Amino acid sequence: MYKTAYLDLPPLRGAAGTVSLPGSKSISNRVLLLAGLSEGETLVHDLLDSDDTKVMIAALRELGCELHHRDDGVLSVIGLGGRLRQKQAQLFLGNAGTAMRPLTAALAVLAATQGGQFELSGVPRMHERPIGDLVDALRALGCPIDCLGQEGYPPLRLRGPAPLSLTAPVQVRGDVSSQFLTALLLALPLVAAGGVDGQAPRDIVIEVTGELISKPYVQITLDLLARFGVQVQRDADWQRFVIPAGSRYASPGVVHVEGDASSASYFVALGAIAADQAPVRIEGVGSSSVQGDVRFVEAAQAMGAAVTLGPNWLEVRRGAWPLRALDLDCNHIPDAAMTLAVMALYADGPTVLRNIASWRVKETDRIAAMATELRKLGAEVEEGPDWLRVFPLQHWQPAAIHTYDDHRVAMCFSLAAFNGLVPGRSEEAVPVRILDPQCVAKTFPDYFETLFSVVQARPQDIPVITIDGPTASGKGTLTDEVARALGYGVLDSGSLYRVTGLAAHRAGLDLNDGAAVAALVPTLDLRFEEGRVLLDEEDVSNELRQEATGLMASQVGAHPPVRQALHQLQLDFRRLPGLVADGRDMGTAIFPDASLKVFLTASAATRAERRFNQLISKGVPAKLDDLRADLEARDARDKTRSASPLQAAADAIELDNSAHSVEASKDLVLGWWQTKRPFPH
Ligand SMILES: Nc1ncnc2c1ncn2[C@@H]1O[C@H](COP(=O)(O)OP(=O)(O)O)[C@@H](O)[C@H]1O
Ligand SMILES: Nc1ccn([C@H]2C[C@H](O)[C@@H](COP(=O)(O)OP(=O)(O)O)O2)c(=O)n1
Repeated sequence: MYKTAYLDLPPLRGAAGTVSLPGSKSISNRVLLLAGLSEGETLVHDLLDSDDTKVMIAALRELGCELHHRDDGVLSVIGLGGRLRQKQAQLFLGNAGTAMRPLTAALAVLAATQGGQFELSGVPRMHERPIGDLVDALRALGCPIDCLGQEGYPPLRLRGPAPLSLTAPVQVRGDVSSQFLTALLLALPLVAAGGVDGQAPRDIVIEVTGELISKPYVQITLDLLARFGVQVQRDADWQRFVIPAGSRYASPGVVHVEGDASSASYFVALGAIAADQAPVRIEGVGSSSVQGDVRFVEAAQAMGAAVTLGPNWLEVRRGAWPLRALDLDCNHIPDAAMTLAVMALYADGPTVLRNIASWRVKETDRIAAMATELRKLGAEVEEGPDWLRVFPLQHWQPAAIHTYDDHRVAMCFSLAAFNGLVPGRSEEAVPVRILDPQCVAKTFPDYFETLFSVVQARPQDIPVITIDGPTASGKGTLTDEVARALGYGVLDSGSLYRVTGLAAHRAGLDLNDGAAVAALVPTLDLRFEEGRVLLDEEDVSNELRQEATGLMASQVGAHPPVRQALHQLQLDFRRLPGLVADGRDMGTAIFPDASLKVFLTASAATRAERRFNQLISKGVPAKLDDLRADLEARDARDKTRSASPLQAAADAIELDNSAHSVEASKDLVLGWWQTKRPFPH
């Protein structure tokens, strides 16, 4: 996951390959709650690992359920069997509506029937998301509920015991959020079973007032209840639901969670926009999915996507291009429809998304958020209380997209990075900045990594920062820090020269024989893994850092054929989303087109002292005078060799960090970087 302040997406030009989707959030949290309320053990396969499922798991643990992650990735849940083990708890539920609503219903009923007191709270945005309709329904049933802040909003206190009146149907509004109905459907089997409060089993009738929105999500609830032994009857127009007397949660033993169909929408759109050669294959959802958002596929097809469907996979290619404009009632795909708003930028006319009022009460006011951020890209957008009209965009602007702590805003705006595919815009393509990219943790922590694994960019569009300079000036340290702040990859080019020197030495070659050493390079079996270097599968990272190896590196690096042999290997590090490259000739020879070049220096005395401290702290014996003599000799060789000598590129910014901390140097470089980027400050 990118834990950076922002993530810059370079212009992207194509897509192909296979993605496996993380588990569905809606199914994961429903399954967790049902397993938590059931008797005995449920083994949950392919559960989504995200913020929203983490809060549900933590809440269930607080309530006395036993949950543990097995080594094979399966989650074992041993449920309460409908009996409260903890009668008091304070549960923090983040911004997870799929945890707040059903837990409110279940705990209100459990507190009323078995006694107890529970407080449910979340992040500030959660306290702005209405829950009054559910609270009203539960209060009418007899559950004592206090709204601890504003009436009708979390945080809530649920109290008991209290007598429930179950003779009249339970009434709930269905026209704001279907999650209130889902919450009652998931919770009320607790009372249909009878017994817990000394009452006989009875039918529980739930009546929906107002037109029920988002029916497919309610269908998921009904399907999962059936998997857990509760067969709810519903009438044809989704207004009346009956949980039959005697219904009891029964664990099915094993549950497999489908891939997240809403998450699939980004990759379906990706295929429609950018898969003009080979398809994007999406594994985890398909024609047999129970999630309503698979119907996003139909909307994408209407816009031109060419889709092949299997039972649990999809393959998507570009069909019509530009995409075809759409006028659609999105009530059945509220979450996935946000993706259509960005696809609309690539369409042949204005696209209208209707019946999306529920967007206003999600993680953020999504209608306002989408309109604001689309406009930053340069788009013309009109909005109404429950609709959005987006016009196609020709003149794209580089924009820093605010994501409102809303995972879906972050994910769908990544599709704006394909603006170079708009006819006539190839050379004017602009990057897109996604602010706070880690908000995707809510449902898809590895979203951007997954995206990068199936998209292509032109190498020249992938930004590079070069950091060259003499030994022990702090290049490696600064490179790692800058790369971490930007989410970029790292090229420690010195390690390539070091490993070449080491391998040549081990092979008994004369290090002064440039041709022989260069011939060795293509035969090297090298792997780079999280900062480690493997030579013939042996981790040689520690040996590489020794001063003796540094000298070998300097020696072999003086030969033009060796430098030539390592050239392409270094270029191959230029991968999405960007690169910070550290060495001697990164800015002069390898990446002459780098957008920012830093030449890092420090006095010889400072550098010798840094190296000394570095070695001593690792328990390696060292002498300051010897180190200084060695580093000056190495600098001299690196500077005076004929091939790519150590020197600042003409357009490099020199930074003498003798008196700067690592943090201060990093901030300076990041400040320069901002001035090189096209985004508004
Ligand atoms: N700006 C700095 N101030 C103080 N110490 C630094 C600074 N930059 C790096 N160092 C320290 O100096 C040592 C050498 O840094 P390193 O990044 O390995 O240099 P290089 O890659 O240029 O050889 C490390 O122990 C590092 O922590
Ligand atoms: N791009 C590069 C990187 C390193 N070299 C050579 C010259 C250097 O003295 C050695 C070791 O480089 P490295 O960056 O690992 O060394 P320091 O960490 O700065 O001591 O390799 C090079 O010639 N070109």
